Amino acid sequence: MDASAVTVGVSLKMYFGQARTLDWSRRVADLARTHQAVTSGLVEMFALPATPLIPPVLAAFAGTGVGVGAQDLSWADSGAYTGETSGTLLRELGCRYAEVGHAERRRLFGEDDQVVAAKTAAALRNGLTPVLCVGEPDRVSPAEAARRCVTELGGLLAAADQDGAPGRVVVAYEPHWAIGAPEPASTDHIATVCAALRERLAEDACRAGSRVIYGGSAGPGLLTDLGTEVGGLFLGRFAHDPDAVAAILDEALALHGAGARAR
Ligand SMILES: O=C[C@H](O)COP(=O)(O)O
Repeated sequence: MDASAVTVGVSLKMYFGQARTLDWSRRVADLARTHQAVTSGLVEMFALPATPLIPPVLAAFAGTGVGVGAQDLSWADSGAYTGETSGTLLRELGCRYAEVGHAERRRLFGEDDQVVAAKTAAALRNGLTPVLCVGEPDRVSPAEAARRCVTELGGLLAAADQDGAPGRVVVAYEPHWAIGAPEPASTDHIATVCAALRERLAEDACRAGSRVIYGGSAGPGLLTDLGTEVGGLFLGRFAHDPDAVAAILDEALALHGAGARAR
């Protein structure tokens, strides 16, 4: 089980080519080697590069404690699935995480709840921590968003529950409307939904150690604003500058360094 207090993950999506991915990875790896938030084990960190760059990114982060994962995986473990990447192979490569159900995969690539649930189960049965994205598509009240997201999470975990695939999950609460936006959702909105998701996870004994983090235009300053209302952040554009990652690690240390635990 993970013993950290905060989780900070970054998806590079499809923004960078090879050179910039490796430069970013080396700079963030240098940061992780020296920043007390990471060296003390306070922060669980992971990076999700484009799939073909997973091996060199794994090499860049070797020995830093930063986990590497994929932005997607197949629901199947082997066979005639052209173009897919299995959780079995990701695990063999050394990945520790696999993102599933991002809003972009739903909107642009037609993934539905059934596919996302099957991918979640595939990650868990291969020993990968799913970074399980949930979020409401449209702006609704915090209470309504919480209700929808809890229902969504339950459905996405159902296949893994049926398979008897235990293991922690990192739930990334990402309201679709806040992704790629100028600003994140309001702190009240984030806190309400994350609290409801934590309660839902707590009902599931086989998901002990799970964490709820927030993504959607998150960047420096947000962790401080949210305090212990979230278990961390899932970053996109606003982590492209490694200095921004450093600033967020500073915030995690300031918030939790005295021994307080996030939720
Ligand atoms: O995967 C990360 C999220 O979709 C957030 O991306 P963004 O911060 O660029 O909106």
